[in-house]
Amino acid sequence: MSTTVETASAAARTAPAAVIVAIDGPSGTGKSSTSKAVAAQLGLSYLDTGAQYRAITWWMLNNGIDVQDAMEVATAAAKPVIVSGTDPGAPTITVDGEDASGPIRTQEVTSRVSAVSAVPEVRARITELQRSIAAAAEGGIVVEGRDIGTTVLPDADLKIFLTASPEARAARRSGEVRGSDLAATKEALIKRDAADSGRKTSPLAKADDAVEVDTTELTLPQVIECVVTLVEEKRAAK
Ligand SMILES: Nc1ncnc2c1ncn2[C@@H]1O[C@H](COP(=O)(O)OP(=O)(O)OP(=O)(O)O)[C@@H](O)[C@H]1O
Ligand SMILES: Nc1ccn([C@@H]2O[C@H](COP(=O)(O)O)[C@@H](O)[C@H]2O)c(=O)n1
Repeated sequence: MSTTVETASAAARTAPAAVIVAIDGPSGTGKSSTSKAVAAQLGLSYLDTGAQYRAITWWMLNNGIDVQDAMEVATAAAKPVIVSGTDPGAPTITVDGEDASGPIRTQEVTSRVSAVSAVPEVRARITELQRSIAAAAEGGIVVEGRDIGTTVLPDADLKIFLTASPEARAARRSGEVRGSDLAATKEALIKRDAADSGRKTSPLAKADDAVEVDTTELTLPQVIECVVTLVEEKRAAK
């Protein structure tokens, strides 16, 4: 046997198995914070699918598309080039080569993204992109969103569905912006979840085989530890 083959098989024996993890849940449940930390700790790639829906929404708004007009949105859906960087330590997102990481977090994008993400042509395009990114992540990946376990990656090795009370989620979000109105934040969050859960095409939903973790009374480090343990168990069993 050649040295190269021996080295490759030794590496295969010691490298942890590639694992695909889907983390879904309503807004403010801790998906991004948890997914990034878990991926970084376990050496996995990370994909924020919400950022992709925000990016296409931002492009629509910048290009004069009426985002309430589903036909107009559907016709434009194939146009923007969206590229996601999957390093959990420094995730990136560009649209037509331009860094979109800041602008996609504005209130305007947040209030319009549910209308754009409900359009089937948008979902088909972004779902294809997400599957290709997951397939290219050789060491494994944590993908977070609303329909990852149900639609995008139904064969994921591990599916987690994070929840938390609306009060806890609103308090977390309000804590990010000084002087923000807690009641208004809670109302906006409930409205966005209702739109995301109520759409016809791949709504926000828990997959039947997902593990539900209620984070209301848990600190972020506790949630991360819980998910890391679940991933390690899956990896060991592969
Ligand atoms: N268990 C927790 N306890 C306290 N704060 C938390 C917890 N989990 C997350 N947070 C905080 O709540 C805020 C929202 O978290 P995060 O962005 O991870 O949620 P999300 O589910 O990805 O939200 P969205 O879907 O709206 O993007 C962040 O400020 C984060 O630090
Ligand atoms: N898999 C997903 C992920 C997100 N969306 C839509 O994007 C919005 C923004 O998501 P954030 O996680 O960045 O808050 C979300 O409200 C959904 O409308 C989706 O449809 N599917």
